[in-house]
Amino acid sequence: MPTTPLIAYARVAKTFDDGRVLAVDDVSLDVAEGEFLAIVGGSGSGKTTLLRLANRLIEADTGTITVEGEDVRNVDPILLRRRIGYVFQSGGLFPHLTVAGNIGITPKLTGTPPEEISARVDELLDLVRLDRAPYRDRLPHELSGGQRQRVGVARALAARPRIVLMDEPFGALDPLTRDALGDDYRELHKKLGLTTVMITHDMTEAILLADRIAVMRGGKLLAQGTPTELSSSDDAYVGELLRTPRRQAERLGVLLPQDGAA
Ligand SMILES: Nc1ncnc2c1ncn2[C@@H]1O[C@H](COP(=O)(O)OP(=O)(O)OP(=O)(O)O)[C@@H](O)[C@H]1O
Repeated sequence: MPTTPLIAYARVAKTFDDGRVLAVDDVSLDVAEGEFLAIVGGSGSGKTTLLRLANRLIEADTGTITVEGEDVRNVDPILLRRRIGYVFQSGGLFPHLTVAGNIGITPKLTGTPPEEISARVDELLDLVRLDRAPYRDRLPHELSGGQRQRVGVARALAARPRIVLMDEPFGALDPLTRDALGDDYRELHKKLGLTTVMITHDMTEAILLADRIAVMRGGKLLAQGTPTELSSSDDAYVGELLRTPRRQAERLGVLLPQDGAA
């Protein structure tokens, strides 16, 4: 028996500027429980708008969005956002709060006792692989970009959400850090049984991390499927997006022999 999707968009549209900008255009998309979905597309294609419609940071004009089976219009937006972890592009940390203060903000808002918050912060620091002692009391500007993103992930997980939304979380990092964080997050996704929707510009990252990929262009959902399914799409833009990772893989296969010492 098919299970109910954890997030379901049904014919959703959103315009800005009195209807002049059609940011999301008649999108229907299901995200299954436990799935890791990447949303890929160029700048301005509607990715962030689509993501933020799910936790009502943006309200849809038409169509229906359900989260855990409930129409989001019937759920208090604040409570909805506490149920859904959100990771911002550049960490989105509160600059005046320490690492512990940032990670513990949601438990604090929900009235969790301080000693429980403290234990949860330690647990989350372990989970995102940041050493407790040196980092707990630092301010965000005293961290590297990668460390800030680890804190951002820990904060998103603090209220034990089943769903995590990530807006280009690793985009601003150097390739090694990006790779390590991506792999670590993928592990967390699996270990915690999360359902993740992640925006990325980078088709290679999407192929490596996600179970399924949704391709956006001009507000429309052009294609969706596993990397294998996408590779048989006859859409020219999807083909163009897949060409770069394909070409890179071929060239790397030639330029980087497998049996090197490095
Ligand atoms: N608050 C807003 N007011 C007016 N227009 C908006 C607003 N938010 C988004 N838009 C417009 O909606 C369209 C989709 O924007 P969106 O941010 O969803 O794209 P995106 O794919 O996430 O882009 P990027 O990859 O650059 O972040 C763009 O044309 C953008 O200018």
